[in-house]
Amino acid sequence: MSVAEKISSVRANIRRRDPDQKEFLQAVDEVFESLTPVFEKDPGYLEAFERLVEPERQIVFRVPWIDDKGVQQVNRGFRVQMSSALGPYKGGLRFHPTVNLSVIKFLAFEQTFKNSLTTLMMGAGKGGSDFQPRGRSDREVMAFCQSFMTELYRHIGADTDVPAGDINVGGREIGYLFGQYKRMANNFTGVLTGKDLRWGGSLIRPEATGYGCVYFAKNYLEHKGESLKGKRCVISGSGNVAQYTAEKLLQLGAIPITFSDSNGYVHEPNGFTQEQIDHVMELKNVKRVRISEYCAFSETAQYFPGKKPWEVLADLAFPSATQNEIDQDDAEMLVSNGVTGVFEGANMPSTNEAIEIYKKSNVMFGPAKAANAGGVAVSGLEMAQNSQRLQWTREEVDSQLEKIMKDIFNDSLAAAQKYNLKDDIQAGANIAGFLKVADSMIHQGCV
Ligand SMILES: NC(=O)C1=CN([C@@H]2O[C@H](COP(=O)(O)OP(=O)(O)OC[C@H]3O[C@@H](n4cnc5c(N)ncnc54)[C@H](O)[C@@H]3O)[C@@H](O)[C@H]2O)C=CC1
Ligand SMILES: O=C(O)CCC(=O)C(=O)O
Repeated sequence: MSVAEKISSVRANIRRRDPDQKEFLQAVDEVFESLTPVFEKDPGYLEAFERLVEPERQIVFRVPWIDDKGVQQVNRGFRVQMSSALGPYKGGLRFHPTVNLSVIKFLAFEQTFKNSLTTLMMGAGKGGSDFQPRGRSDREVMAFCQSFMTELYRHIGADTDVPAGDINVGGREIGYLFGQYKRMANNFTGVLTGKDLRWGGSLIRPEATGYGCVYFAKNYLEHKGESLKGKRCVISGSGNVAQYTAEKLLQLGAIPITFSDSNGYVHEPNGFTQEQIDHVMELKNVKRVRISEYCAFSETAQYFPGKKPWEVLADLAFPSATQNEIDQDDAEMLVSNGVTGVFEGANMPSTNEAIEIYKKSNVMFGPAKAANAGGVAVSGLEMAQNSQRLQWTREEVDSQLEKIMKDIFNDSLAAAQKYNLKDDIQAGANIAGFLKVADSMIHQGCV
C-alpha cells in the first residue's frame, strides 16, 4: 500500500467507527491535514496517530440528583481519558446541555496536542455533563457535583487523572467536586486544579488562559514586527477566558471593545476600562446574569441582541466562548472589517472553512491548541506546587506562564519551518504537539 493509500485508509477507519461524532471528526480532519507532510516523510508516525485517535478509556455514567422541589433529575456524565503518553490524564470538565461524547472526545483529542506543547508532564483527558448550572441554586449545583464525583472519584487521582474547570465549571464547582472527592477517597491530594488558594490552588490559574492567549498574540505580533499597542480587539464570551483576555489586553496597551454571551454582544466603543472589566466579572461570576445587564452600568455601551461581535470593525479577534462560533461567513466578515489576527481562547472556535479564509487572507492565526494552552500550563504548575506542598508567588507563576507561551510560539514556528511550511503556526503547533506524543508512544511500545 502506498503512503497516500495508507493515509486514506486510516481516515476512512476513523469515520467508519464514529460516523455521527461530527465535532470529533472535525477536530481530527483539521489535524490530519497538517500532519500529512509528517506521514509522507515518515509513514511510521501514521500508526502512532491511528492509536492516538482511539481514546485509552471512555467512561459514561449516570448522575442522579434531587432538585430544590424534591424532584429527581438524571444527567449523563463523561470522562474521556485520551492519552497517558506524557503523564497523568489532564483536562477540564464542562457542564453544558450541548455536552455529548463527540464534544468531549474532540476536546480530549485537542488537549493531547495542547498539553504536549506546554512541555510539562501531562497526558490528556476531558469530561463533563449535559447539566446546566445556570438558573440552579447553589444547593442544586452542590447536589449535582457530589453525585458526579461519587462516580468519577474511582477513575481519577493525582497520578492518574487530574480534572479542572471548563465552561460552567469554575471555583464554586471545583470546590464542591473537591470536597466530595476528599470524602469518598479519604485523601487530601492535588486531584483537581483550579482549586481555591486556601486549599491548594495556584496564583494566576484563574487568569492563565486569557493572559496566556494575549502573551501568545504578543509573540506573534512581535514576530511580524508589530505590537499590541492601540489595537482594537473584539472578544467573544464573557466568562473566565474572555474576562482575563480583556484584562491583559488592557494592561499591554490594546483596546478590548466587546464581550458576548449566547444571547448577544456588548460593544464599548472607547474600550473597556479596568473598572468596567471588574463590573463584567461581578455580573458573570457573582450575580451570574446575562451580559446585556452591563449596559445599565455604562452610558457609552450598546447591546446587540442575537448578534456576534465579529461584525464590529477591529484589528484583532479573540474568540473566547465556544466551538464553531466563527464560520466561513463570520471569517469573511472579520477580514473585511480589518482584522489581521485571530487568537483562539476557546477550543475549536473556528470551523475548518473559517481557517481556510484566515490562511487565504494572510491573517495571523493562533490556533487554540497553542494560544489557549496557558490555562492547562498553569494547572501543570499547580500540580508541581501541590507535589512540593508549597505555593509559589504570583510573579513566579506569571513569569513561567509568559515563558511557556513564548516557547510554544517558537516551537510551533520551528516545526512549521522544518517542514517547509513557512510561518504556518497552525500546522507547526499540530506537528510539534504530535511528534512528542507519538515518539513517547513508540518508546512505550504498542499499548
Ligand atoms: N477555563 C479554562 O482554563 C480554559 C477554557 N478554554 C475554553 O475557553 C472557552 C470558554 O471557557 P470559559 O471561559 O472557561 O467558560 P465560562 O463558563 O467561564 O464562560 C463561557 C462563556 O461563553 C459564553 N458562551 C457559551 N456558549 C456560547 C455561545 N453558543 N455563543 C456565545 N457565547 C457563548 C457564555 O455565555 C460564557 O460567557 C471554552 O471553549 C473552553 O473550552 C480553553 C482553555 C482553558
Ligand atoms: O487546566 C486544565 O487542566 C484544563 C484546561 C482545559 O480544559 C483546556 O485547556 O481546554
